[in-house]
Amino acid sequence: MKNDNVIQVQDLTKKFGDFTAVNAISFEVGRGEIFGFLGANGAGKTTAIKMLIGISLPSSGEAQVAGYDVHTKAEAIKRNIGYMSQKFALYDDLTVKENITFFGGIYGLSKVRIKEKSDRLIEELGLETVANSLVGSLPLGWKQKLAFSVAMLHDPKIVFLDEPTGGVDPITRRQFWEMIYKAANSGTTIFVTTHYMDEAEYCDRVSIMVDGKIEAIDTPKKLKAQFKVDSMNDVFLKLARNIE
Ligand SMILES: Nc1ncnc2c1ncn2[C@@H]1O[C@H](COP(=O)(O)OP(=O)(O)OP(=O)(O)O)[C@@H](O)[C@H]1O
Repeated sequence: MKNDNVIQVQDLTKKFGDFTAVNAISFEVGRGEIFGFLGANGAGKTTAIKMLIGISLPSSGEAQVAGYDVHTKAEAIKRNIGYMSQKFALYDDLTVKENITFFGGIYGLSKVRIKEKSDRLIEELGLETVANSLVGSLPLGWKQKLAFSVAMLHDPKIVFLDEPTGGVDPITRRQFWEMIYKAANSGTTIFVTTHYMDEAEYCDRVSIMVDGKIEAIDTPKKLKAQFKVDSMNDVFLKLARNIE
């Protein structure tokens, strides 16, 4: 793959019958970049992510993720990425330690490595007192932080976060973003969707999808200048919701 891009997308398209859910999108994401992937409900974000993580084949167009072609190397992509969403994260009926062990196994880590990672992670997240509690009993914010750490267990090149902070308070979201920054600083690429516009401000670059197309893509600062507004919320309203 040329330069330092870990995601390269060219005219990526997904059709369901006559309906085009993702319409010839093109962009690239660099190593260690925090890339915000925004759009109103139904804009096509999840459909695009599914193609990028190798669980849905494009109708046309190209994408390389972590150096692998989505058409032919989906298994290699899955080994090199992490994924977390609001809808799927951890198993509520397993304990904190059991979740870590379970996912570590899925990611192919050795028992020794899982034990090391598990001990370190529990300490870093301050979860010592609840290590043997069921994840379902934890506050949502703790679950999300744990789910993010679990998605990073196998040191993926890229982690895809689909609305990772849904439903939690701003302080907990801010703490979650500190984890994101730390991961990005150590070279992991973060590809994140969110409906919270304060979070869009935290991204290095943001793309905004409208009806299957990417209508804008740039740094938050440049997008605000381009649309002559003071906040990403206003950029989003102007573009994604077409409000003047
Ligand atoms: N398997 C499918 N078959 C037919 N249409 C689909 C399918 N999956 C998604 N769509 C349609 O594609 C469009 C984009 O959906 P998608 O879930 O990608 O949007 P989104 O931007 O992720 O929205 P949200 O923020 O609500 O998750 C929607 O109109 C949806 O109904």
